[in-house]
Amino acid sequence: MTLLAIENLSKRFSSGGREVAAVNDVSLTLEPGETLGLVGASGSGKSTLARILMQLLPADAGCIRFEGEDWLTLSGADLRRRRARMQMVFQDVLGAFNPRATVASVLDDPLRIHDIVPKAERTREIAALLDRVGLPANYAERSIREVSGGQRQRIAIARAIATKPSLIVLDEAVSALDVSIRSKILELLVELQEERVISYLFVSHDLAVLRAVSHRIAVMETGRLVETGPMRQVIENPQSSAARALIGAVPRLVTEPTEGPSHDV
Ligand SMILES: Nc1ncnc2c1ncn2[C@@H]1O[C@H](COP(=O)(O)OP(=O)(O)OP(=O)(O)O)[C@@H](O)[C@H]1O
Repeated sequence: MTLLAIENLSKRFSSGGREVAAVNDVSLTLEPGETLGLVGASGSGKSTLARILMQLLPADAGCIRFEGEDWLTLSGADLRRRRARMQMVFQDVLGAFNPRATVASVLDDPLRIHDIVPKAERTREIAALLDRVGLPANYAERSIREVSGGQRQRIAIARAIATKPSLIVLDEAVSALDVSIRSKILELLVELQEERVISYLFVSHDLAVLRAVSHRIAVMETGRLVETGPMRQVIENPQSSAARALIGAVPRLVTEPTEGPSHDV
């Protein structure tokens, strides 16, 4: 069964007397265990789409089916229960968390709110989550401000997987990291996907990042989806001028062998 189906989604903003069609009649699907790379120039509407999906922003029109349910009409207890299945990792983890919070409390929140494990087992579960993302258990006592950018992103991933989601939306989640740290985080994400059958909607302006993890790529330009296809096809034989421009912005993208994720969906 298709995990996520976005149908004819639209969102307009008006600012300073100007109307912007931030997301304009966008439809796309995501299968279980699949990574869809959502790429586009700055302002093309990627974050707006991700924010509507996470219900951080209401849509003007369109519908989203997630795990067979009409996602945008869920509310109250139904939404709270279902929310555990869709998580998000942001670029700016410090902005998303209280910087004075300890790593333990950042990981405890989703376990408590979604009642994932009984209270007596939470410390052990937090240690297991830290271990799974490659951090020692004693990091639990540190404040989120005291860890490096790469470690913070690992903690954000641990928090996202804590609720056993079927979908994680990653919004420029590795963009701020050094190249070597970035590739380790991408490896971790691919491992977790294979282990737990998680789908990723991976939002980035950087096709080099998306090439490493995506099964398919969707290209946005000024609010519209202008091209969707298998990762290799879009990179080696782009059909839209927007895709060609993004490929042209990454030197060696086409000449280097195209790797992509190790598993098929
Ligand atoms: N809250 C808002 N109020 C007014 N306009 C907005 C708002 N949020 C986004 N926009 C506009 O909507 C359009 C899409 O923005 P969005 O942030 O979704 O693009 P993006 O592709 O994620 O860009 P970036 O990669 O720079 O984050 C832009 O023209 C932006 O200026």
